Amino acid sequence: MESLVAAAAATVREPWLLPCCASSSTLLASCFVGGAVMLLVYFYAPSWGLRRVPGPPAIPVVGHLPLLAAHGPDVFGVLAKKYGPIFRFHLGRQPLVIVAEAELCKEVGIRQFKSIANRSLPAPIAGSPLHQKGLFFTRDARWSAMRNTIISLYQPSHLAGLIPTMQSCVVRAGEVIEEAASAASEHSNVDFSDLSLKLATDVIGQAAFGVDFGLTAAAAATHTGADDEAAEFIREHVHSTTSLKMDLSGSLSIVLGLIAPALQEPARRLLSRVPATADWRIVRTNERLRARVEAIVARRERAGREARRERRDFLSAVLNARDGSDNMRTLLTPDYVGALTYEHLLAGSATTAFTLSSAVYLVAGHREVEAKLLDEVDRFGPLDAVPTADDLDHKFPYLDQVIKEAMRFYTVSPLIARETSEQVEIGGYTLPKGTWVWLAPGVLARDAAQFPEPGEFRPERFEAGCEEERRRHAYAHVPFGLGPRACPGRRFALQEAKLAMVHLYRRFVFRRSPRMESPPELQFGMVLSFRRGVKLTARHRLGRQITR
Ligand code: HEM
Repeated sequence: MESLVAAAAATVREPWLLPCCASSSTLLASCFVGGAVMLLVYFYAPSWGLRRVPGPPAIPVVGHLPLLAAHGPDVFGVLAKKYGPIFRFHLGRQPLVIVAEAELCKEVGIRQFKSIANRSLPAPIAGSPLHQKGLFFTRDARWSAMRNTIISLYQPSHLAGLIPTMQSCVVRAGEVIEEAASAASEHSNVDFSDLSLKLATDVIGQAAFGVDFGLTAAAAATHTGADDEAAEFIREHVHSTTSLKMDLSGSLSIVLGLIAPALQEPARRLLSRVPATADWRIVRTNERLRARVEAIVARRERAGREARRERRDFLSAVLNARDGSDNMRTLLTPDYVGALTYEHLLAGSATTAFTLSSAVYLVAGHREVEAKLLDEVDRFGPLDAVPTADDLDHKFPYLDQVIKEAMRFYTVSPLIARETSEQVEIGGYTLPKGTWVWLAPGVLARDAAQFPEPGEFRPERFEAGCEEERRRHAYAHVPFGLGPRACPGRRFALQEAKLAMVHLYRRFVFRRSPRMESPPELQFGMVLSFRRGVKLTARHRLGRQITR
């Protein structure tokens, strides 16, 4: 056997060395065995260094992808119960080390940050430069230089100035609900997750690009809505984002990337030339999207520094920062500026929309929570007084608890990807350089030791200083991640969700529509979403009409 393997290996390495007298059947057998050995080595090499980390047996080639496709991210909670807080999960050929305990997450995200500072690059992102050049996937020195440059744009003083922009989008979303609430009961249904996504996308359009996408306006039919270019941009963005699939339902090159990464790029190049394949569509869409973003950047560059100073959007601010020094100009080339700006749509719209719609869905099913929330928003003041950023921080403590609990109940990013840049020790296991270490905030959120009766929606568990809060580990609730790589958009998202909920609950209450399944079915792409949307009915609160 050993000599066969050696012969096969030699055949593959240096076929001309074979004795010319070898019979063709020996040659065939050698090639076959050599091929099989090489395949085995290819598929098992990444797991070898992690063989001591416990985990369920993996199916050759696809690993545990079928489990993920069948059960979604709930599977990680089940596996954590069986294998402990650190276990192996095979995303096709690629093994992940899942970390599902608060103290260990702190170890990975904070204490050993220097050795685990980057994110692993999942197959769906591998073919798109636009996705790779944002903050999320850049690495090492480039990441820290970019993050240090843009972090001031996420600071409270900058965000406070975005309140009028956010509020104008919220008011338009309110008009859509107003129409539903005024309609005969059979028409009072609102697809709330769809509306939340339009709202969050419009907010990002203004805050990141300084462009009104007009999606909520079109839904309210009060304005002409998005112009053709903006509408096309959003369509391309939605197509590009929904093609990013982590299970086996993506394009052929993405599926190959999951099971045999070496084949992904050649397959993508080949299939991108074959019209009507999923890869052809994705490559074309991503190319168009990239060109569109770069055109927006170029237009804003041409507008000049003075014109940009007048604007509050992220793109203008980044271009102004870039003009400050030669180093910045080298760092922030137009492709990186475009990717950083586009990243807002990717990282900040579906996540914020999901958070808003899950909070309203959960409140709609819990009258005692709704009563406390209405009491708090009513005490704020006259109906059309708009809260400032400071008001949102200090005058709505119960709303704060509701949002935290909604984010625990439905964790929009149940997994957070990281990768080791050198050998590390985590939880008693040695993890070699290049290991994909993924944190599992979705599992932490359902840990009964940290959140008693985790299946109950109970915002009071987040009341400042309460017994449960005091006993809880400081990193048990990390929906925005942790450490230097934590989400910079946290305040942005919370400001928007709170502003929307204050506006809506001062005017309406919501009930779960009988047209919606219960419990709601979730699906997992890059983040969690409601498979069939959140359907609610809206009712005016007594004597209160919307003010425009
Ligand atoms: C409810 C809404 C949101 C949730 C739940 C969320 C969650 C997350 C999580 C879990 C991470 C990874 C953190 C880590 O690795 O420790 C992250 C990263 C990131 N988020 Fe958010 N996010 C939200 C909204 C936003 C918004 C509105 C923006 C932009 C305006 C944004 C921009 C980013 C960026 C740029 C990163 C990458 C940071 C880096 O690698 O340095 N996110 N987010």
